[in-house]
Amino acid sequence: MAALATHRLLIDVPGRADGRPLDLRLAPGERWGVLGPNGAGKTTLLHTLAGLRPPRSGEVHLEGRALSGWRRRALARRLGVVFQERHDDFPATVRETALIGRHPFLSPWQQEGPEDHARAEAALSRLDLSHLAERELATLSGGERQRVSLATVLTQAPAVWLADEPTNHLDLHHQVAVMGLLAEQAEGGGAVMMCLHDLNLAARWCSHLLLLYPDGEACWGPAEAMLAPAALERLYDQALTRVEVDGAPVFVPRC
Ligand SMILES: Nc1ncnc2c1ncn2[C@@H]1O[C@H](COP(=O)(O)OP(=O)(O)OP(=O)(O)O)[C@@H](O)[C@H]1O
Repeated sequence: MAALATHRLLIDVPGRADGRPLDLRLAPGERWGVLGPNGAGKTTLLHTLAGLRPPRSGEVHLEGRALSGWRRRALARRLGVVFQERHDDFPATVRETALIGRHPFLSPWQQEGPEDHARAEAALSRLDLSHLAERELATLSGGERQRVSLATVLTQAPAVWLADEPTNHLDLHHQVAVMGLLAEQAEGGGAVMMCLHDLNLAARWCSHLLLLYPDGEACWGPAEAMLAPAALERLYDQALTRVEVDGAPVFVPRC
């Protein structure tokens, strides 16, 4: 059974024609990348898949059941979202924020227990954040904040990860570390879908790709099949040179 599937899904991008309905099937173990230029609808798609935004038409199914058939808490246990930018105004430390990942597993007034704390500490350590555990979120750099978002979802440990530009603000080392973390989640039986602007991270780390065009057209499939220079040049309206490095394709913009 697919971890996440869409049936004739049309995302609702205001003022845009319907485009091609999406019939996607994300199996456990797969790492999907969503590629497209600014405004193509990547975030809208991710929010629609998470049930945070209604589709124009069609359905999203999580583990064979329509999202509308899931209770919110049950959904929050199975599906995790890494948002693109999040500026939470309420004061909280890094550790308190990571612990939010355990809230779907606790009853309304239940305190986090040792197991919840252990998961949060492990996630903070995995994201190189242990030394910042007591820091207020508002004092963090952009990349540190991004790693806290990832640590919170790692603490949640969902079966399906929806990550909107997970490498946003990250330095090179942490970009590779985060892609490794997402690959590990997939290897452990999770399904991962991530919006990416970096074609080369997508080419190196994704098993499947969905190309979203600004007019609503789309194509998807195994990554090797989707990494055709002509399709990518049309996607970004940008000339590209494809080279091979260590057997993997690398795309360089041509000026
Ligand atoms: N509430 C809204 N009202 C009007 N237009 C909207 C609204 N929300 C989104 N849009 C438009 O829908 C389009 C798709 O937005 P979306 O954020 O999904 O794009 P994206 O592919 O994630 O872009 P980016 O790469 O810049 O993050 C954009 O043109 C955006 O301006």
